[in-house]
Amino acid sequence: MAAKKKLGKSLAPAPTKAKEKQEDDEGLFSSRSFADLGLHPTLCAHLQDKMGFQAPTRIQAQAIPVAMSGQHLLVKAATGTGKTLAYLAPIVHLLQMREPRVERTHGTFALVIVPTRELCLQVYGIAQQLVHRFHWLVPGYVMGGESRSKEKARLRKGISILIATPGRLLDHLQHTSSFVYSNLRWIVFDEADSILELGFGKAVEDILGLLGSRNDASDQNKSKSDTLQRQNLLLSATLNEKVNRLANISLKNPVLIGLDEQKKPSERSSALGKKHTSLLSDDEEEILEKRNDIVESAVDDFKLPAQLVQRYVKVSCGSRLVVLLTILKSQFERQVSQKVVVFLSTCDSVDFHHNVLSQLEWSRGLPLDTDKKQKFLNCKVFRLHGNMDQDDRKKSYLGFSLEKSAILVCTDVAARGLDIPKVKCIIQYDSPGEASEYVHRVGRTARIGEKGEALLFLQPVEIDYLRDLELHGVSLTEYPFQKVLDGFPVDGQKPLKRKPISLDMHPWILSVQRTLENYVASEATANKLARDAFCSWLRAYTAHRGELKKIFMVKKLHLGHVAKSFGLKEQPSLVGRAHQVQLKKRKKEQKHERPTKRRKHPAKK
Ligand SMILES: Nc1ncnc2c1ncn2[C@@H]1O[C@H](COP(=O)(O)OP(=O)(O)OP(=O)(O)O)[C@@H](O)[C@H]1O
Repeated sequence: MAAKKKLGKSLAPAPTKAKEKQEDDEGLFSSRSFADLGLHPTLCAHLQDKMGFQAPTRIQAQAIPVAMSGQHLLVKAATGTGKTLAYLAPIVHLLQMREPRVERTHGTFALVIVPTRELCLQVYGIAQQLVHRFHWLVPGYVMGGESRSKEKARLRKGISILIATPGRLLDHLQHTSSFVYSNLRWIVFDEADSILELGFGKAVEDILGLLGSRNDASDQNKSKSDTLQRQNLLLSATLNEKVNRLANISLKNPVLIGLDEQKKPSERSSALGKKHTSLLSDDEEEILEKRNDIVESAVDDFKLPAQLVQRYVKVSCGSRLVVLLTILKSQFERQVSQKVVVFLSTCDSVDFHHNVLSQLEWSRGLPLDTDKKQKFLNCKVFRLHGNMDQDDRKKSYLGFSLEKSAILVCTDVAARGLDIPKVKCIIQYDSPGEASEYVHRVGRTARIGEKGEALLFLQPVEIDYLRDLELHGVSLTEYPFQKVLDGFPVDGQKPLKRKPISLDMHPWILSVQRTLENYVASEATANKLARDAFCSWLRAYTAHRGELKKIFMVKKLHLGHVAKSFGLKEQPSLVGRAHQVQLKKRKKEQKHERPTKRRKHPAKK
């Protein structure tokens, strides 16, 4: 149950106990209206009439009054429950009321820091909609991949609500002298844990330092009036121990929403690592201790949309790609209009699978190898990953968003925060690693109460991953793939007349694999992509961290079968040679490291 730990002075009337109880039982939406929360009537009318939001979600009903009261805020709420509006609506409300009226020359009042470029554009889009009736408020964005000089020009003119990715923001803070942030009132970390997971921790510390918004001794620029003015907000569907550090240095007496109140402090503390108190003065210790205690409670079960159907499919390594193609084919044949997102582990792998899914041809009816060919999958296929250039990234993201029926093949760059309408199914073809990433990937469907399905591919040797997910309260049932397979005609026979055939010997699987291998062997581009994807996939597989290394073990893989899953008839010799070279190198190094008589002599400088 989402818990409201402490509510500050709210502009809205306090809800009665009965009303609160009713809300807990109701699920996604609150029984209160936007006006009840204290938002300006013009903003309420815009939310209802133009954006189609009839009532606030529960998380919005909890967070908006607190955000308007000026207190720091830490929010943990399931994916797709409307966290963006929970922080943007109060910011717009308070800014439009400000006297004297906000002008562009006043610079930036609100800063929203997000982990990815797509999320940056998305939040900017929502901010644009919200200020529609308040033309004097100007939203804007700065992010990696965009022209710095154009951004500088926009910052010089003045941006009241600035959405930014951390690296580019730091760059402007350090080098754009015309960037005015002396009136900064809010700093929001959307997907706070991801910002840190992606390695932006140092950038974030520098940003907070430069903005004078750190609680600790290293904050040189802070004055008393700054501290009173500033309000920081941290939000995510998953909060982890890294957020603890960020909360420590950026939040002061935060109000906590959506954290598990039931757990005892002793239970919580085992979930987290050490506390980062060294930078704080003695009189701040007490506050921090309380805060740590609370932040720790964030590390418990993850919150997933209740209506999401979660399943896994157990597939031997060599048959993986054929099974993926078969499932997609079956889905699009059953329902022509739908959107599916397929998550993969690397950029090269995305490029290869995008090529296969969009280009592979086959012959309708069996045998599969006749001359009349047509596309194996009859739908548009988009791709999205971090190595694409910015224009292509934008085109893909917008293209997939606007389509009624399409597949998006992507890396985790699309896992966080993206709100793409009508995504029906999430397929995690490569496992996500950390359970928190699982939660965010599947969170791209079943948003704001809609139905959604998620399917996780696992090899038999990886099946223990299910236990890892269960530790976080995530449980999956098995997907009936055999049933899907039996639905396809084989040698003209109708499914019901046939006896069930095992997966690896199934004529359908064998035929599609043959078609795939012929395609990869005959198309030079596909062949190159397959080889590159094979190498990068293996590298990613070895990069699993901590406990996951025991589940995803490279030495348990049959590399010939891995190659098969990329449509390659053999394991690429290039990789074999590279491995040999590396192995030799490692042996040589080990030999040198062994203490020998010769090493007793001083080393050459
Ligand atoms: N009160 C509301 N009524 C109806 N729809 C809403 C409401 N608030 C937000 N939405 C819609 O719900 C969807 C999800 O919102 P949002 O992206 O803010 O979720 P989120 O909680 O931030 O998700 P994630 O954790 O994945 O980032 C969006 O399409 C948004 O327009």
